[in-house]
This record gives sequence, C-alpha cells and structure tokens, in this order.
Amino acid sequence: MANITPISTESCKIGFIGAGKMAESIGRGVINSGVLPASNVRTAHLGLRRTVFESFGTKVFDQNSQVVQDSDVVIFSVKSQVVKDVVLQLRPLLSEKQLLVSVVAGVKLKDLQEWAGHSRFIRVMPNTPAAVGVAASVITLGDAATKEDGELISKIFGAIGKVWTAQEKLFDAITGLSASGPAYIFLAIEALADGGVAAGLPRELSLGLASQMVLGAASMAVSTGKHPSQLKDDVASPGGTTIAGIHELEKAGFRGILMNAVVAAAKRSQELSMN
Ligand SMILES: NC(=O)C1=CN([C@@H]2O[C@H](COP(=O)(O)OP(=O)(O)OC[C@H]3O[C@@H](n4cnc5c(N)ncnc54)[C@H](OP(=O)(O)O)[C@@H]3O)[C@@H](O)[C@H]2O)C=CC1
Ligand SMILES: O=C(O)[C@@H]1CCC=N1
Repeated sequence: MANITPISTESCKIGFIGAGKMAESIGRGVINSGVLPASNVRTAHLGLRRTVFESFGTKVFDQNSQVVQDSDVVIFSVKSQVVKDVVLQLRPLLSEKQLLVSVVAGVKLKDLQEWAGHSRFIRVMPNTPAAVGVAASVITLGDAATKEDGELISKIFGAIGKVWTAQEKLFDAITGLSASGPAYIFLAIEALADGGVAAGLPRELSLGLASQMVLGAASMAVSTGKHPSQLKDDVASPGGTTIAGIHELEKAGFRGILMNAVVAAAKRSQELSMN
C-alpha cells in the first residue's frame, strides 16, 4: 500500500493494452468528451489498427511495455483467452504506482491481481456505445484500489455514458445484458429495417427510421420513468396496427428469446472465467 499515490484526473495518462474495438470505443468517447486530451491516451499496435487510433489522436507505440511505462492508468482490453499471458509478460513493469483496469469479459479480479502481482485493480464492464458517449458501464474495485481510484474511473467512464457500481459476482449477468446487448439491438435494427423494405420502403429510409425509432424508444424508457409495459400500452391502440405486430412477436416467443440470449451470454462469460 506504501506506493499508492493519488492519480490526478486532469493530468492522468491512460494506456490501452489491446488496440481493439472496445479500446477504440472508450478512447474515442474519452477524447470526444473532452475529459482528457488526445495526448493523454495511448496504445500499442504494429498493424492496421495503428491508423485507426491515430485518426482520433491517440499516441500509438510499437510495444505494450512503452504503453505501461507511459501511463498512470493501464486498461487491459485484450480477449479473455490471452489476458493471462499479456499480464504476466508485463508484470515486471507493473507497480502500485499505476492503477490497473480490466474490461475483459469473464476474467475475475482475483486472477488478474495474482497475475499482475498487485491488487490496485478495477474491473469495468463497458459497452461499445462508449464511442458516442452513451455507454452503460459497471465498475467493481480490487483489494488495493482506493476510493479516489474508484472516483477517477467513474469520472472517466462517466464522461462516456452512465456508470454503476456492483459486486463482481454480478459481472457475468452484466456482461450478458449490457456488454453483449448492443449486438442484439443492432440485429433487431437490421431486421426491422428488412421488415420495412419487405413492406415496400426504400432501404435507406427504412434503416434511418428503424435506428431513430430504437433511439426514441430507449430515450423514453430512460427519461420518462414509466414502466416499459405502460409505454407499450400507450402505443398499441385497440384493434390497431401495433397490437397486430405484437401478436406476431408473442407467438414467436420474442420475450423468451431475448431472455434466453442474456442468460446464454452470461453463461458463456461464466465459462470463460473457468478457463
Ligand atoms: N467489443 C465489445 O463490445 C466488448 C468487449 N469487452 C471486452 O474487451 C476486450 C477486447 O474486446 P474487443 O476490443 O472487442 O476485441 P478485439 O479483438 O477487437 O481487440 C483485442 C485486441 O487485442 C489485441 N491483442 C491480441 N494480443 C495482444 C497482445 N499480446 N498485446 C497487445 N494486444 C494484443 C488484438 O490485436 P490483433 O488484432 O493484432 O491480434 C486486438 O486488437 C475483451 O476481453 C472483451 O471481453 C467488454 C465489453 C464489451
Ligand atoms: O462478445 C464478447 O465476448 C465481448 C464481451 C461482451 C461483448 N463483447
């Protein structure tokens, strides 16, 4: 605990280990939000992803070791299957001077702390809407992470969406719902747009209407405080169009399918943590 010094929110440098889709979404969101300047965000890559990160101002090194040496907050954003090797390789460079963060699905703090050799660690489960400032992120603190560390990470992730704190035992379910969930909704948007095309709409108009409709429905669910069943009833007129559509969805088991998707993804997250 002796080496734990507070990290200043204003001057903090964050580094991503793993220049993938999730790191890109967080990096873009953070820079666009203005919570940190682009010069304070870094990663490492030798391939095509270098250009992607450089396009929004991120400093891109050749080596992970350079990222660690030049960051106050190190965010591990590699796949679950490789994170152990990556953390173990970097372990000689890791100290409690840095706050370590993992956004990796299905890998527990207990293991991350053991591989890193210290427990100033925070686990975050974000989602890709971070890129446009509308993430849903959940955080849980490791053994040596301080209250100030938690506040710093809440501030950074709060700049790119909403942040909740939850016990780590809920992380598999959170992963199945809010981290994987954007993909379910993108699938739904695509299918709804196909439905519009099948009903005679031009493709571009159909996709625009489907996307804006989902945005509007989600905004109402978030901002009105009304239960979704009430909001649904407000749309469905007796003998009208909506109830005819809902009848088809219910006959096909729409709600059960969505529930099953979340439970299957949560189960997969749990399986990953056993590898
Ligand atoms: N995508 C999402 O919506 C979400 C993802 N997550 C979590 O975020 C993490 C990253 O996911 P995502 O960004 O989607 O995955 P990606 O596959 O897009 O990104 C992983 C990146 O890690 C890189 N990588 C692989 N090995 C190493 C290494 N040894 N050192 C440095 N980089 C390496 C890969 O590079 P290369 O391509 O060159 O191999 C790739 O760019 C995962 O653990 C996932 O569970 C969490 C919430 C949501
Ligand atoms: O599909 C995955 O494994 C990652 C974790 C949550 C979203 N994407």
